[in-house]
Amino acid sequence: MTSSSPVTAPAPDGPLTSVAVLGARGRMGVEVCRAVNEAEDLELVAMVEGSEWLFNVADGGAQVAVDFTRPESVMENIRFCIDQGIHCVVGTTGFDDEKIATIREWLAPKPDLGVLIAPNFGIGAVLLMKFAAEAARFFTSVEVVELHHPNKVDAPSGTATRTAQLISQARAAAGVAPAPDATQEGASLPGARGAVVDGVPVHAVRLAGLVAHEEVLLGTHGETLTLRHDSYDRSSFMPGVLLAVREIQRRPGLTIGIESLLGL
Ligand SMILES: NC(=O)c1ccc[n+]([C@@H]2O[C@H](COP(=O)([O-])OP(=O)(O)OC[C@H]3O[C@@H](n4cnc5c(N)ncnc54)[C@H](O)[C@@H]3O)[C@@H](O)[C@H]2O)c1
Ligand SMILES: O=C(O)C1=N[C@H](C(=O)O)CCC1
Repeated sequence: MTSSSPVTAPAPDGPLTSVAVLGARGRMGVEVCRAVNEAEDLELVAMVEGSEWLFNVADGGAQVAVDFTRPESVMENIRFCIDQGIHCVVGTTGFDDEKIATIREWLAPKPDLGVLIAPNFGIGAVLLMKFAAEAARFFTSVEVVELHHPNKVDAPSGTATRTAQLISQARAAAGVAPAPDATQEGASLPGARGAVVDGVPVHAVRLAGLVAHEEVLLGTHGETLTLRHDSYDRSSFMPGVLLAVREIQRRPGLTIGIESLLGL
């Protein structure tokens, strides 16, 4: 008998879940369509590439929409799905507190509906964020370096932003002062010391040959700790995406990240 993890749970018996993919011809969308097609408990009912086809998502009877589009498109897509009573699993990045608050407002009159927004569906990346937050209070300095393919539209990455936020929250909760290095002091050129997210310096590398990678560097007296995660292939995000698609109908309201789905 083989053991199963929450990520690779076998498809439950029961009716198929109908899924729409928004951004279906993008780098992630193609991979999501493939993964949904291969899953025995899921049915791909709409592939949307451009907002003019959005009505297909409702006409096709989608129960769950998966969005990997663009930061400038995603809010309109979420609004549409909420209005239509369609659960949303969102991998698109670029959310700030204001956008999150707006989604909560949209969801308020729909108590049975779920929206899950995750900056990273890679299990290793989720663990990296957790380990970084856990380690942060033991170190004086902390910096985040994210490294991605050159066609990535946003910088810093959603994952790096979330990592910095979690580090900052963990330090504050432990009564540890923000890292002292989040300063532009000594920078003879703008950007030389990176950007600062919630008191944590974040550096973005764009390089041919890369997919999605992140390092968290932590330092204190005489020692450093380096945490690193590498997604070499977009298939690495699919177990997390499928887990979210399967779970979202049981999780009304707004969920950020897949940590709670993994029992973390
Ligand atoms: N959460 C994660 O694990 C994860 C992983 C990889 C990428 N991402 C994020 O997902 C997003 C997409 O990344 P990508 O590399 O696939 O980008 P991409 O540019 O390859 O794909 C985006 C696709 O969406 C389409 N699109 C734009 N607006 C649309 C709309 N309104 N309706 C339907 N389609 C629309 C574009 O034409 C394009 O084909 C980015 O924000 C990226 O940061 C998240
Ligand atoms: O390829 C991308 O674009 C990715 N975006 C996410 C981010 O911004 O964190 C996750 C990793 C891949």
